[in-house]
Amino acid sequence: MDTLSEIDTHPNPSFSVPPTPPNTMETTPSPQSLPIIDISPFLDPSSPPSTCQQTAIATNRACIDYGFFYLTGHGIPISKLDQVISLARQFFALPVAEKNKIKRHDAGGPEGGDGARGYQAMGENITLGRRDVQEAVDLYREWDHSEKGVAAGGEGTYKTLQGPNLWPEQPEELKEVYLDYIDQLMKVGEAIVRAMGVALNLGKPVEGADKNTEDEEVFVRNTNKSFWVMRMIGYPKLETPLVEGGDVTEFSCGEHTDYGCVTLLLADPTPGALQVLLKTGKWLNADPIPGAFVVNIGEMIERWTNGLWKSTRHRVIHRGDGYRVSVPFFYEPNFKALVKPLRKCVERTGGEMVHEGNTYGDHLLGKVFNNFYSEVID
Ligand SMILES: O=C(O)CCC(=O)C(=O)O
Ligand SMILES: [Fe+2]
Repeated sequence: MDTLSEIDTHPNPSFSVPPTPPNTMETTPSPQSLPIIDISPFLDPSSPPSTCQQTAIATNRACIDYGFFYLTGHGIPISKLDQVISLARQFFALPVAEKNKIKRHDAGGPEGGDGARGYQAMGENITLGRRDVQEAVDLYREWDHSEKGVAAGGEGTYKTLQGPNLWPEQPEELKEVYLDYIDQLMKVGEAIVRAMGVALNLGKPVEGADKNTEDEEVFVRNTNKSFWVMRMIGYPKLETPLVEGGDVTEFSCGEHTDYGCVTLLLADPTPGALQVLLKTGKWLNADPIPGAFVVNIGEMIERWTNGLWKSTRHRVIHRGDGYRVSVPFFYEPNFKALVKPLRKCVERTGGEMVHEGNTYGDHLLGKVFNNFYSEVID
């Protein structure tokens, strides 16, 4: 199924932020669905340019119209995807004491936490001042790209994000399977940002290019040491009674945009949980398609493109059956990548820069503080 033909007639993107609709359960009726992008031409160096071009055109359309799409042709077998979900599910089913062996602790403290990596119990993650009804484990690229600073607590304490990953001890095979999966995802992430550079028509790679060269490989060069994040999330079913026509007051994951480059979401088959905000102001259920990822662009791509492509708001409301598990992988810029609007995109969007630019690392640190150190509105 490919819905691109249906949306080709959409008017040009508006550069205004869509109004935030009230937190009601109103979603857009089926059968509208996100477009499907086959990334295989960008994973196979022998693909003819015409097939790459088709993928690039479809990517541009999807990023303008939705900021979200389903990704096929990535080459990761379904058996591997099932294993990744199943291992996360097994972890969340363990006793709390076992899960707390890899608990996230604040940076700089005597427990050796780095404020970001590790297990977060139910309600620890905060979005828009509300506690999300979820538990999660966060893994990041190891801090391997520059000197580690000494945290205030001295030896054995870590600055924010600079500690080692805290891998679950149970299930035993989780670490090995996930490391292999991350290697595979890095290749897929690279293929997506390569397609995006072509989709934006940034021009053929320039000889002797460096990280600041704004040709079609600019995203590839600035993600070649991607400071990726892998998140295993467990969502119990929301239990608060729903009032007919009333506001939604409890979220599995509150409304947000992703803060990085591209997100590759793998989720179990539970329908009706992930919702994407359309330009019309309606919510669309982005139900899983077996074997496909749900991909969305993050704030760094929005900034690079000067708002030509928007980072779309989304949320999770899980009122279906069972305990939902998802494992998003965030393919991010390098920690030190300077992310500022590309000149060509600035020209195409009226000449004014939406941001003066800063490093992805600085942007990320701001988000980590927001997630875990912010106040909860009771
Ligand atoms: O679990 C999901 O479906 C989406 C989670 C999400 O949006 C996120 O972690 O950023
Ligand atoms: Fe998200």
